[in-house]
Amino acid sequence: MKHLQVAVGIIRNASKEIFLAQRSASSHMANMWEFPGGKIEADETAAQALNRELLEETGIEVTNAVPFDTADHTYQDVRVTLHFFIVEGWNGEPYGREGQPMRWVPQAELVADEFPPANSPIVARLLAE
Ligand SMILES: Nc1nc2c([nH]c(=O)n2[C@@H]2O[C@H](COP(=O)(O)OP(=O)(O)OP(=O)(O)O)[C@@H](O)[C@H]2O)c(=O)[nH]1
Ligand SMILES: [Mg+2]
Repeated sequence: MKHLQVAVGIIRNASKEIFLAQRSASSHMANMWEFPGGKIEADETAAQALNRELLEETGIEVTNAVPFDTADHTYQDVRVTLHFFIVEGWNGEPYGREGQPMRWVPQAELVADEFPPANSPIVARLLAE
């Protein structure tokens, strides 16, 4: 089975709100809400992939990202290892640069069921903070 390494950004502002984007109708885990990010290329570190993906997907230049956790999950068709970062410094204002819907959600109001199943432990940890 294919095994993807994925860099994911939990973009958090000074009001403790987190930036979420909606996955497209045609993607894996279609229409679910996610933390922006994407596949780590062979020649990249997780942090490098994070910076590239957040620029591509949200338009921001990351200036401060701290590793938070990893999560391993096997879906029907693919295995993923997600490398989560807390992003609290950036230049610009994040938006859905690929046209995807986005919203800011208070950290305490995240709902695990809105995310792909791999995110459950991470959302639980954010809710417990
Ligand atoms: N970005 C992101 N991907 C996640 C999350 N949770 C989760 O299971 N994934 C899974 O991680 C995998 C890779 O993420 P992705 O689809 O964003 O990768 P990408 O941006 O490189 O996609 P692309 O192939 O369209 O360029 C997908 O199978 C996706 O379902 C999450 O919170 N954020
Ligand atoms: Mg992506």
